[in-house]
Amino acid sequence: MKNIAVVFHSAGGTTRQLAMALAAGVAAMPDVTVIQAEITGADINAGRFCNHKLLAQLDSADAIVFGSPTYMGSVSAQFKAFADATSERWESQLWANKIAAGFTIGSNFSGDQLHTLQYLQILANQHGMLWAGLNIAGNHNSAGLNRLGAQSGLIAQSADGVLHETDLLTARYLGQRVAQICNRLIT
Ligand SMILES: Cc1cc2nc3c(=O)[nH]c(=O)nc-3n(C[C@H](O)[C@H](O)[C@H](O)COP(=O)(O)O)c2cc1C
Repeated sequence: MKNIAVVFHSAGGTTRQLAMALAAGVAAMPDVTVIQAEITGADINAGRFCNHKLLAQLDSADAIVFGSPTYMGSVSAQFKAFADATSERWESQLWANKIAAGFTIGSNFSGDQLHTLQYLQILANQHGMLWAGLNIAGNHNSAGLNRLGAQSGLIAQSADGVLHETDLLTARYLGQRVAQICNRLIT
């Protein structure tokens, strides 16, 4: 059984909805379990992420999917505090060879969400993880998945807090894909 973790921050709930859809996609696949690990303000003390239990949960995951809203063209401060706290794992490359993927949402169609995804990918690469993007050509899928066309991961958009159905379906698909890759690559 492979363990897949979805770690995310969400202030307004839209990133959380994506995380839940992604986790449902994982759960629909065989031979995997999924945990959702939400980063909250209570995890941060004097600017430092202190939820060591959450970090320990991620240590035992075969794959970690990172999710953050796009705030001012990058991850939220709360997600960055979490990322900084993973540096203790970086030193020993404790997360090396885990599968990684990422997702983000912004209120604009081109609100620099790609930079957030690229940051998440760099975080994964710093840990020696193996990044899985989307294998759906933007706007060439009959179901309309990957409507915004990013292939580094999932970019979603909502101006009013209501998720676009195809963004939720793409999140679900990304969860399924991570599960498939885990089952194929991890023995
Ligand atoms: C401080 C702040 C900065 C933001 N910066 C961006 C941005 O750079 N690009 C963008 O498209 N949306 C931006 N937004 C909009 C959020 O990304 C959007 O509302 C998102 O759905 C919030 O996710 P959440 O509901 O999980 O908190 C920003 C919102 C806030 C509060």
